[in-house]
Amino acid sequence: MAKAVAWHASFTSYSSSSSSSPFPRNPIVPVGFSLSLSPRIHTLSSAFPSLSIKPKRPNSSFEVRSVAAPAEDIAGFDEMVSGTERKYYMLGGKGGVGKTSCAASLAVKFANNGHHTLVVSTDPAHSLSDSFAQDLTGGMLVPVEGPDFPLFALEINPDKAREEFRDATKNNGGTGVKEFMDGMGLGILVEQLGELKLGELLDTPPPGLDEAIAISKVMQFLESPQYNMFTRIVFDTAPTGHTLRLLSLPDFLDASIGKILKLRQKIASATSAIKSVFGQEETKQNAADKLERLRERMVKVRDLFRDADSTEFVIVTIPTVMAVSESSRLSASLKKENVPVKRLIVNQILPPSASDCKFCAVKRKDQMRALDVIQSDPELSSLKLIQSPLVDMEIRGVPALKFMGDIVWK
Ligand SMILES: Nc1ncnc2c1ncn2[C@@H]1O[C@H](COP(=O)(O)OP(=O)(O)OP(=O)(O)O)[C@@H](O)[C@H]1O
Repeated sequence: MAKAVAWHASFTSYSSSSSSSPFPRNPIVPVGFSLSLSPRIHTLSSAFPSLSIKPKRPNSSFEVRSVAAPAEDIAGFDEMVSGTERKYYMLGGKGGVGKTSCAASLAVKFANNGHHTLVVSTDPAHSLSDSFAQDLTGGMLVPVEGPDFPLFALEINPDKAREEFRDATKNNGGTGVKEFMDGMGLGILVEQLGELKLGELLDTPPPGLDEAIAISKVMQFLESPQYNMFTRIVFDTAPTGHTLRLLSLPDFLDASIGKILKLRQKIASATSAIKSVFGQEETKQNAADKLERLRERMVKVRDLFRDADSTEFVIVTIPTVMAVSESSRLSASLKKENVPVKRLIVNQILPPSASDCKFCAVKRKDQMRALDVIQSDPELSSLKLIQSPLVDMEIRGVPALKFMGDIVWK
């Protein structure tokens, strides 16, 4: 179990020359803040020479003076960053615990360590744009400026992805077949065939289908050669419920699409004889082909989720008994789905209270109790525990994410 490290970081002043809109179109808001750290670090007796990072952009008025603890192998970052084979990191957990901040800070750290990195949000309630203080909307890859190596971000828009699938099937699931079959008095078959229209499946999607389509869209990106350069891909997933459905959905989709295709096959072969007489080409086949492609992609997604060599799910939580209990259930579910889990981040830990703040002392005692629960939890105690301190300002913009990454991902 990693030694507890607690930092007390206070941002002495924070001003940003932001434009009127919350997300200026220019790649990054020059963030003006200076950071003075007075670390109360349990495991270090003396501060370390402060590092000052020269601002990348001459007009940005920030200077970050941070005192870095020696590179203790707390998160096992050396293992995470080593090698040029592509690796995927999915961060998930209860709502509001800091998933996006941890995912974005990990992506910045990978990029600053030489990896072409893509950070993807599959959470319909995206907050990557907030975290990077940059407009990342639109469902396409957006370059993030600031890190040493290319870092791109993508906020997947499940509704948009779903629209694309629905339009594709509507065009191919044309009514040509329906009129023809009606004309042959085989309307009943069309009803059955009609019930299997992919569009309807998407109209009332089972929970998590959005996520699966979103991830399959990411696979689309990643399969195309122009994105081969990414060697680290970080997923900022939705809160626990969505994520669990997402992880179990490829199986569901594989099975259900498999059934749909089998049924279509039966109906199609029953009617192909008639059509061959009338020379009607099979328009339904295109929809079936799309279903087959979706099914194949889901199988790839499922295999990706379970590949211990290239994928890892990092659970993010906060030090409360409720959040720890939910994390334990999430860990058990991930294990059931054979999804590799090795690390647990406990975020927003209060530093020991220097003043006689009674509230702080009680709160921290409560947090320590939650940490004890982790130690005794059969699911969580085997994970590498990463403790992330509560800093007293929001983590927004690349400099702040770099600061958080230097504390958490060591
Ligand atoms: N260690 C920390 N210290 C201080 N603030 C933090 C820390 N971690 C996260 N925050 C802040 O907490 C808020 C929520 O963080 P974040 O959006 O990363 O959580 P999330 O789990 O992704 O939330 P959601 O479930 O809503 O997507 C943000 O304002 C973020 O800046």
